[in-house]
Amino acid sequence: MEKKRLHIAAGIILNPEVNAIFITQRPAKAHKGGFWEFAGGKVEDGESALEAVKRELEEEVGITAKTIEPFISLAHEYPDKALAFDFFLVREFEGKPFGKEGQPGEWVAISELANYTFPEANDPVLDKIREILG
Ligand SMILES: Nc1nc2c([nH]c(=O)n2[C@@H]2O[C@H](COP(=O)(O)OP(=O)(O)OP(=O)(O)O)[C@@H](O)[C@H]2O)c(=O)[nH]1
Ligand SMILES: [Mg+2]
Repeated sequence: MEKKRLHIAAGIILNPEVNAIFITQRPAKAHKGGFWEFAGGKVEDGESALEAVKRELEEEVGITAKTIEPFISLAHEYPDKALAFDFFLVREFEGKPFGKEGQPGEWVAISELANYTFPEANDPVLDKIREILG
């Protein structure tokens, strides 16, 4: 069977001090359930990655992103799907992020990120966060 190929856009939500990131936990039954993630999801037809991440941030964590910049793009093959990711840094936003779909969400210090388990696709993202912001 052909693997599903999906384009995903996700946001790395920074606090004003630039020393913590708001992350959420994926629902138990979802793909990579129980893992922590950067809020985001599939880029829909006719949408840019930037438009998608803004929409997903509203839907999943209830914030309106104001200052966003591209951070890292990468491809990752899971056994069941091939994903192309665009991760963005979200430096300024309106609202207070929370798990709007009922999922746990937390502000985590960059120095504490290693204590949270992310899907393996996120390894290069976490490395770059520590390198540039840590
Ligand atoms: N939002 C987000 N997704 C991630 C991250 N890392 C990672 O591997 N993913 C994967 O990217 C895919 C897209 O996430 P999504 O939020 O659209 O997933 P979903 O459960 O709604 O989609 P599905 O119904 O097709 O499983 C998922 O397979 C998820 O496991 C991340 O940091 N943020
Ligand atoms: Mg999602």
